[in-house]
Amino acid sequence: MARHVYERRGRATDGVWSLVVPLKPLSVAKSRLAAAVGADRPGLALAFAQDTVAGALACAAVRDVVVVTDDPLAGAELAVLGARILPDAPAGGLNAALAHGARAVRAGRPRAAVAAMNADLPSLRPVELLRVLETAEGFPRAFLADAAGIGTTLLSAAPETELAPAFGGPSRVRHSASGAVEIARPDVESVRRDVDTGADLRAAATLGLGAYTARYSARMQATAYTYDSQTRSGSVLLDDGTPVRFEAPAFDAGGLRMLRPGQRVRIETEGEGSALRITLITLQTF
Ligand SMILES: Nc1nc2c(ncn2[C@@H]2O[C@H](COP(=O)(O)OP(=O)(O)OP(=O)(O)O)[C@@H](O)[C@H]2O)c(=O)[nH]1
Ligand SMILES: C=C(OP(=O)(O)O)C(=O)O
Repeated sequence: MARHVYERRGRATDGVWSLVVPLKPLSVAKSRLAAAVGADRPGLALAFAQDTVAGALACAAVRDVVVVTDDPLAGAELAVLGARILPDAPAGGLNAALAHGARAVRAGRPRAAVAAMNADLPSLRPVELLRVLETAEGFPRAFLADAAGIGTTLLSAAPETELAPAFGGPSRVRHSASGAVEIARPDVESVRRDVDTGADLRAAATLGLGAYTARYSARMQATAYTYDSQTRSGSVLLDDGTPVRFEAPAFDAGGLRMLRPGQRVRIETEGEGSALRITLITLQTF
């Protein structure tokens, strides 16, 4: 799994675009991922948002990033990266949150170029976002379809143009019907690669995950090492080679009937370092 090396330069100042990134509270975010990642869903949702925001701030076309969220932990972590955090004051869903973010940007700079971008792009490459935004500069409003070709990952509005976001479900046709121009470039895959399901996460890992998501997903995977069917306990090897024991309750929580040494597994854990404890072990699901 390749990791991107971001050119970190703190808050971007030479770009022209203000990005508005919406993020639901982590406790409810990425609900469609639950089947693949279980209790790690909120942690992964945060890691996706961190890679999205870090990737955006490292893009030369980006001036600043505003994250619209009511989540305190995500707000604190994304502020550390250099994002401005705006509470989801309208509490009226995704499009209301985006319109609110765009208004806040233009309250400070009335002629700002604004783009809305989803928070679930863990493979985001700054150079690909640069291509998207450079293309967007040629149109009053433009959008990028998601990898599935159904939704939208980015919608832009030039100065003096309303963003008029219509995200949610099949938003590609909606944005097209609203007059926004579709950005059809073959070389911007990482900006289109949103992650809603376990299969999407595998596809993102193939493209290369950003550092936060790579670190988080490494903690979720291991290889079965020993297994005793009498006690339903055994051990796994973490990907750094560290062996960690698991007991019967963790095995039972995963719903497996048996385990073969060498099998790849997904684990859920508590604690860190020598206090690391496996709370669930199951077959790898992404
Ligand atoms: N601030 C804010 N962000 C939202 C809201 N609804 C969705 N989002 C964000 O908008 C983007 C796309 O949202 P969805 O596809 O609806 O939700 P998701 O969390 O990505 O995934 P699912 O729960 O599986 O639908 C994600 O970045 C969400 O966090 C909202 O009401 N307020
Ligand atoms: C909100 C959208 O994305 P998702 O695929 O996450 O529903 C959208 O594409 O408009």
